[in-house]
Amino acid sequence: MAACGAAAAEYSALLSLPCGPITRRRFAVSCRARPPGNLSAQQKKKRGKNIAPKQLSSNAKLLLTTEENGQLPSTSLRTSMQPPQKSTSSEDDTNGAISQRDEKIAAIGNEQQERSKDKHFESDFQLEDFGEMIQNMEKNILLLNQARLQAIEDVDKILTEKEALQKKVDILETKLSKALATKGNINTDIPGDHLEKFTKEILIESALSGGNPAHLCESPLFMELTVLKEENMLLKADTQFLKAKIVEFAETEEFLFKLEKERSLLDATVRELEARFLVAQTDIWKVVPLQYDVWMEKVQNLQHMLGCLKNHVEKYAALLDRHDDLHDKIDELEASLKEGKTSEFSPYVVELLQQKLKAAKSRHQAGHQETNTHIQVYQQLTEEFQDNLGRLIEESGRLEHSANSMPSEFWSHILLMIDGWFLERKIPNTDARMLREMAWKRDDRICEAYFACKGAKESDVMETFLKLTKQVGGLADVVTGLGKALQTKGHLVEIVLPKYDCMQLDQITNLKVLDVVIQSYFDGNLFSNNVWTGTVEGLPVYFIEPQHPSKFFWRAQYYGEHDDFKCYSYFSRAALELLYQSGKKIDIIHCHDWQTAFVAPLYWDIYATRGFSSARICFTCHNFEYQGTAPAPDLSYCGLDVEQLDRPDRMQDNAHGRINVAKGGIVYSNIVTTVSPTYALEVRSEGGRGLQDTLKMHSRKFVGILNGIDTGTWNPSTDRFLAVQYSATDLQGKAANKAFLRKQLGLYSEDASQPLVACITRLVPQKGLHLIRHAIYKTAELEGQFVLLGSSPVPHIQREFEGVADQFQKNNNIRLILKYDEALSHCIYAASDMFIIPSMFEPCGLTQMIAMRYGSVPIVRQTGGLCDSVFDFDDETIPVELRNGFTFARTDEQDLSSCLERAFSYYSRKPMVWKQLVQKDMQIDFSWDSPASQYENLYQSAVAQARGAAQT
Ligand SMILES: Nc1ncnc2c1ncn2[C@@H]1O[C@H](COP(=O)(O)OP(=O)(O)O)[C@@H](O)[C@H]1O
Repeated sequence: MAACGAAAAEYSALLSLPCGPITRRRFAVSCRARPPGNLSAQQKKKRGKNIAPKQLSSNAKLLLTTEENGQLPSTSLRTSMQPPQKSTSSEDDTNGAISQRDEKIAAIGNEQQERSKDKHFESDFQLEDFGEMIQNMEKNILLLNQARLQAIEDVDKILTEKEALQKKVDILETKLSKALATKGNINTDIPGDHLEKFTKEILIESALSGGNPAHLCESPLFMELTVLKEENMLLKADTQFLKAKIVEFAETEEFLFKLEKERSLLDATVRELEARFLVAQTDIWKVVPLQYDVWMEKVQNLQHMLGCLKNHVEKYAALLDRHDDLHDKIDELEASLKEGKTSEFSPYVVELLQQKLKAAKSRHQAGHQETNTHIQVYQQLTEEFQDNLGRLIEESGRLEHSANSMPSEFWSHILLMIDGWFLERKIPNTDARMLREMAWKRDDRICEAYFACKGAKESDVMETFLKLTKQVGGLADVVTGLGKALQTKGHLVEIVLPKYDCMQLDQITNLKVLDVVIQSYFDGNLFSNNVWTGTVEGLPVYFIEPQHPSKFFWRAQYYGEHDDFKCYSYFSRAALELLYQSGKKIDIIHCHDWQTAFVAPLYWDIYATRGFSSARICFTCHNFEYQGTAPAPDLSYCGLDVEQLDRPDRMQDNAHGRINVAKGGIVYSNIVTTVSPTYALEVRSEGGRGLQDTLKMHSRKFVGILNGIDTGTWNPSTDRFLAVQYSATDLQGKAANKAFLRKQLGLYSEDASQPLVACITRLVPQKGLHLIRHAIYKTAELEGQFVLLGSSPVPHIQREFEGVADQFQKNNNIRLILKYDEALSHCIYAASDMFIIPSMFEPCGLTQMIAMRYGSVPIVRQTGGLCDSVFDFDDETIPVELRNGFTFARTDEQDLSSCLERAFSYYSRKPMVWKQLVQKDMQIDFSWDSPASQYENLYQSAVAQARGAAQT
């Protein structure tokens, strides 16, 4: 610590070089401050430039030698004339050296006297000589005295000059400090000039007083001046460095000021925005009851404000970056100050700089903190605002889609639009009629469809409207059919479904939302889900309504959205969460199709580890065409571990580097089923669509169970859609239904027994579109009648069949009804004599079973479930009692043609055989009873295994 104190004193001395007393203090410090080992290289360098006492004394000796030669050591004499009042401890040292010199001068006199004495004794001593000597001595003394007086005068003069110079230096120092404190302008040339001037003055003065300038150069004062000059040069360099630093600092300060100015401007804007926000937020809830246009304007305003806010947040973020730059700069400056680059500056300046830096730093830190707080507030406000806007938009959705709030002008516009499409032959009459009906009933879905595609081109608007006329396929039938059958067998069955916005709410009784919110995980966050309950055909159903910004299941259709993978991974996780939170001890969770296959890995990887492990998982794949693949990372949305599951033996797709959810269902379930035994065989080879190896590997838990049909719904003796109910023992009613449909569809026939061929299907390639088309032409050729009820989710297929429909518009025997119409489907099943299903592949197929139940003989291609339910009437390899229809194997038109010809032949040539066949078909048990028993067996053995495992 002592060394530090000494070092501080030395910095002070170096900076105050032009000041005399301080110079002496510097010497004192350099000489005695510390042992050489303690000196820094720089200090050693400096010390080398200083005059050490030893050198001083040797200089003094030289001067004295000169004095011997008659030269007056005026400088040394002047040195001894330092005013006593200015003496300090270091001065004492100097004075000590001076008094030594006085003693030596006295000693010279004595020596001369001694030498004179010796001379006198050594040679003959003459009195005159002695007298002369005394006279000379007196002269010398006189001269010496004169010289002394002259020297005293000179010294006084120099001292006055020095004092004047010192004053100037003091002024300069003050100026320098001021400059340092303000602009950093230091003029080091001023002391340098003064020193130069001072040196010149001494030389001139010395020359004038007859002194030798050469000797003067060797005098201690002159040398001291030289040292001062050198040090001044050093100071100059140091000052330049300091100057640069100060300029840098000034720039930084200026930058800081600018930032602060900018920030206060931003603050003002923020305050204004905050105020506008408050108004906007209050407005949000005021605008809901307003008319749509006014509302839209408000939303646009809010969105504009959101844009402004975002800009400001970005600006703030940029400001924060600049603050960080500034912080670095300040740190740099501070480091360079600490490093000692400026160690030779006055502590005053260093302290000043450090104080300024400290102030700048704390100002910067405060600014930084404030900016951060503002950004946080901004972000919070933005989120809040977005939430409100989201809710507002959602609310608007309801408002928009609320048919009751729409004025009559709106409905007139919709009706005219539908009529226009029909008259321009853009949509078939059947669709137009259905849409018109919906518009008359002020159906909410019409409003939703209209606003969903407002501003889109006409073809897209039409497509959206046409979707309203289509419904889902057979899966819903399976879930309710199996559920009801299991319920009848005494099991407690509950169904969990997404709450689709397009659900037919009139099919659900006691629909209500529960006063509870289930939180479920998705993509790193928890989202709330409303839970609705209701009964469908006597089955308890839970409907999950996600409160997610992506509006899952709020798309006016069941599936076929670009983000189906996300929608259903969300639903699977939420459904499991609902079961988990319900605290029930569940035996079986039965998942249908890839959309819910996420449940199997989620259950075993996440929920079973939480103690929710009583259940066993059954996965039924209704169609291996749809497997649910996506890029592997997408699996993590629902919380599954991608790294663990993206493996060939787990969920990695067998062909592409994607994730395959159906595969996950197979690997992670205890029971895997598909919808018919033949399809189960087919999918183990080609029909598996890449999953054949996985299915082979898991074949022990994989079975095919033929679906049943809901014989309650599909019962001709009770069917409320039919004109006349009938049964196998009373086929009169069937003929009545045929006559009624002909009338309804404008099919004319003089022959009541003219065969009527029907097809009710989704118009998709799987259903054998070319064969359906061929069957129409072939029927016409065979002079039969044909009715097609179907719709396609694929626009070009829909258009293609519309073309065919147009072609037969005036034909008495052919009708194509290109829409989804359940009521009509019942009538067609009842009215038809033959039912054609030429599918390319058919996992199970329900229509052949429904057709048989209604006495319509199936003509099917031998594939999948059709093989397990339709047996050819002429196939002698099959027991007669099982033979119930007509089948063909190939996918070409020829095979279909000959099959159709065979059927027509029996119908027209052997009416009694035909009647027996119809009656037999109507009596086949296609109920869910048998399939449900098979599922029951599977469930029971899985549960028994689980219990067994739990006991061991
Ligand atoms: N356009 C339609 N109108 C009314 N019902 C239809 C229509 N198309 C198909 N269906 C019904 O959909 C179900 C089809 O089930 P299924 O034969 O298994 O075929 P999918 O492959 O479509 O599930 C049947 O109940 C059938 O009556």
